[in-house]
Amino acid sequence: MYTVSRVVKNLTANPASILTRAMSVLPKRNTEELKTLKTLSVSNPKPYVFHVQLNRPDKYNAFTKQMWLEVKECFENLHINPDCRAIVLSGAGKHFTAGIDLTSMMMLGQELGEVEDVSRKGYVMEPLIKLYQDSVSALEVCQKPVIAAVHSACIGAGVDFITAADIRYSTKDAWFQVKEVDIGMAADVGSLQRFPKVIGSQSLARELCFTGRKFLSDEAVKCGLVSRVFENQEELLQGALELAELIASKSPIAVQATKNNMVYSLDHTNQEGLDNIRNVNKLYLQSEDFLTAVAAQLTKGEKPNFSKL
Ligand SMILES: CC/C=C\C=C\CC(=O)SCCNC(=O)CCNC(=O)[C@H](O)C(C)(C)COP(=O)(O)OP(=O)(O)OC[C@H]1O[C@@H](n2cnc3c(N)ncnc32)[C@H](O)[C@@H]1OP(=O)(O)O
Repeated sequence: MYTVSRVVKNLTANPASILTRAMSVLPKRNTEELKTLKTLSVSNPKPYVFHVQLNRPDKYNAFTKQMWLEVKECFENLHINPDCRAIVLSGAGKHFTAGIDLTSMMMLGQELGEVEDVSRKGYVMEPLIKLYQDSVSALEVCQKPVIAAVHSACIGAGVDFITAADIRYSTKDAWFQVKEVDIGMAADVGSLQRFPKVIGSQSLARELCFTGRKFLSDEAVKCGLVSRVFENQEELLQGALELAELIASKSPIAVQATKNNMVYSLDHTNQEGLDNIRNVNKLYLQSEDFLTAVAAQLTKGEKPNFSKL
């Protein structure tokens, strides 16, 4: 029979098994699982740095249902993967992405055509759009900073996707298009929400969303969509990986709390943001990372190593 004193005695007598049991209820954090993804290629090129590459180069990395599902799965995994502290996101082949897969969209249209009642068609569409939204949002929900490395075309869903990333770098030849209006739809997986906040101009954001005008890397830098431009794809990837490596060398507690609070502060008042970080830091300022990092700064000693989360 469980009594309070017995439970307390057990807890204090065997802390390791308590931890093991507590950890066993957490979801899986398995890097191997990421290798089975079909539309993404995931690697771990430097300690604590992951490289996620959209990998349908023959289809210009156009987003199919499988890709939306796998993006979600991948970022949910990296969110809780202790071996990951920063992520680079790029596209394989000629373009970063041609947006949603138009062939799949046509097929979906045909399937919907078989359903007569309009509300039943809506019943099919709603969870699908939600899945696609959650897939893009997985980049933002993921606690680890995501650096999008964009080359050549980044169209439609691609813009939704990169505006959910934390940092955007591109090549000189990169170009962008909020193209949804051209296929007769309002963007519905994040561009209308995140893009104006990222570039900080409602006027320009609305112009680009209403017209679907293609814009190049120089304009993308000027408006703040992209923070750094590289000569070519090789230099882009090197620059993005170096940035990821630098971020990954910092305290994961500090970096992840910073991301959480910056995302939270996007749509909360300054006071709510301050309340949030105060509540977080009353715990995190007691972390070993804080002591280690402060000591390293004071002694100007070796770069500190932070233990896994
Ligand atoms: C719930 C909804 C959620 C999200 C919705 C998002 C909406 C969007 O993403 S809107 C944007 C949709 N995308 C497009 O309109 C892009 C269309 N493609 C192009 O503009 C061009 O192909 C290009 C990417 C600029 C590349 O041009 P180019 O290098 O000249 O190649 P092409 O000869 O045009 O294309 C080669 C080959 O690829 C096929 N393809 C290109 N884009 C797509 C796509 N998005 N989906 C499916 N297939 C695509 C193109 O048809 C060609 O196929 P072939 O079989 O070789 O003819």
